[in-house]
Amino acid sequence: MLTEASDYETLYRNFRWDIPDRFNIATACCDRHADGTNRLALIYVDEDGAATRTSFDEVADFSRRFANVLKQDGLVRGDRVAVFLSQSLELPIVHLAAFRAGFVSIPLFTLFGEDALEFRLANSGAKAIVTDEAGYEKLAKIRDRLPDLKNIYVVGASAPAGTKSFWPSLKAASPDFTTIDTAADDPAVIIYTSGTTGNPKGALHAHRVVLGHLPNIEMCHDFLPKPGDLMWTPADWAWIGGLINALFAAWYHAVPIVGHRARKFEPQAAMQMMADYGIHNVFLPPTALKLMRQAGVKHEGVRLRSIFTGGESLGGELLDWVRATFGIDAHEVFGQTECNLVIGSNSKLFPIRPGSMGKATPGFDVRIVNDKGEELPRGQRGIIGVRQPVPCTMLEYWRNPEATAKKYAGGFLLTGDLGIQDEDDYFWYVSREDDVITTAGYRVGPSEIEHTLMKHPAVAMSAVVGIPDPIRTESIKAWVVLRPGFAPSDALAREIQDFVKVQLAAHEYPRFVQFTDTLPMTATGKVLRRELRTLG
Ligand SMILES: Nc1ncnc2c1ncn2[C@@H]1O[C@H](COP(=O)(O)OP(=O)(O)OP(=O)(O)O)[C@@H](O)[C@H]1O
Repeated sequence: MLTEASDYETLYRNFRWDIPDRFNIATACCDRHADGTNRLALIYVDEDGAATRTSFDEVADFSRRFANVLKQDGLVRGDRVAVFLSQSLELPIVHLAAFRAGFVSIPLFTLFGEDALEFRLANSGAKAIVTDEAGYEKLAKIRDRLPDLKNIYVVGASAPAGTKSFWPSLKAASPDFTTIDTAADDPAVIIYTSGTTGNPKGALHAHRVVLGHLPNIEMCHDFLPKPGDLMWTPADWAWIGGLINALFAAWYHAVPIVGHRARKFEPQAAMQMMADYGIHNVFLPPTALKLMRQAGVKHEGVRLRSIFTGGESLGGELLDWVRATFGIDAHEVFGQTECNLVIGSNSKLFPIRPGSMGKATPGFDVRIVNDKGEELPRGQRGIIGVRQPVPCTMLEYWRNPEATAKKYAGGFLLTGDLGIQDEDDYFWYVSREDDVITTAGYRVGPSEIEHTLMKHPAVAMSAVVGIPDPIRTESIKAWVVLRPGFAPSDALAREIQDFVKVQLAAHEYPRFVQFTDTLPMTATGKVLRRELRTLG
């Protein structure tokens, strides 16, 4: 835990990790605050704007009951429980139930389509899933192909055949459940990430992942909580940024959070919500900030105390806009699912240099290295590496020892991002060293999209790249070679886009489809994505 300090050097040099041997996220982020006084944990605002308040006592009770449901239905320690829900009360209940019982939870983004869902559920061997009626519609099409998936709980008015109704099951269960005394190193959650080649990989994190995030979160939210703090993020609670950095890091400190299920990010509605609920602390990715700036949002009544941002580059201009609009600095962070939040900033510790991501988070030794993990001189461009071990690094990629081994070299975790460190310790982001696309803060692997495109009857071959986009950092573009008998047309392009939206994920569809007769290839037949990128 960080304490208020006036300078970064002292904080950085004096920092010592203090990770206990035994640690369970449910105890630390919920039960400690469930003291019978009904402390506020969550304000859930539904699509019509109606708000429901839930206390830590209630969340503790609900999650104990649901842990009993899962145990009664046959799950044993180590089993995987998928959570296919958007921001909601049910989402943390399921994660906490899993943590209590020693199960491993798997957050799944609600925009996932059938392919994305099927791969993750099959790869993790999930035994149970909690979803809502919209999620079940997608699941229904693939459940026959998932032999491990025995228990499906649906949040909603009715439970389709072969599923159980979430709330009635929970309410019928006993409220008594003794949380398992887990080691801090015991597996807790698998979060899937995308790479350049092959399928997504499940980053398996231990219970200590929450503790590992605290130094950066505390640095970016201006140290420890202050009276009136209330957290909100439009980022889905399916990614590490929403689930761990926003939801569970806030709850670790007993800071309540606002949850809201919005169909789409609406800049002015977001401002209104911040004003109406008196939100103090936000995680707003740069794309959300850009959309707000573009919409010329009005900010009367918004009183933010801390803004943290990341997942893509913030840049100097946007920082100026944040200062002018909210009267405070945006604290940028850099991290990734596997190691998270290793660089950050706080203007009380050191002046923010516009365009820089900040300095290494206390507790982390971040260096610019080559692909062997050898350090490069200051000012030289190289891979952003994180010296190991550190408490918030993943345990491994789930059942993927080759990918796990490739992630490390010379004692460093290699992020796959290129950067520069200057003489004053500031880090500057350059780009990805691979073909991974950063779009609206999402990390998207081109190969998963190419695999889905290949399933479309008109597609013979395809190559997917990111092209520069002023709002989203990058847009997804698919170069498509058609099969004989198919002719390029706008209608076919739209059909292909819709196909990816439904089949794979709504946030992974190519905004641009370009038909071509050939793709540039290496002598060994590998598509030269780099060349396609230069064509825009
Ligand atoms: N400040 C930043 N500037 C530029 N790129 C960033 C920054 N922070 C993260 N990224 C990009 O995002 C990648 C990590 O994406 P990933 O989805 O694993 O996690 P995340 O962005 O930390 O979390 P989340 O997906 O929950 O927002 C990094 O490898 C990098 O390419």
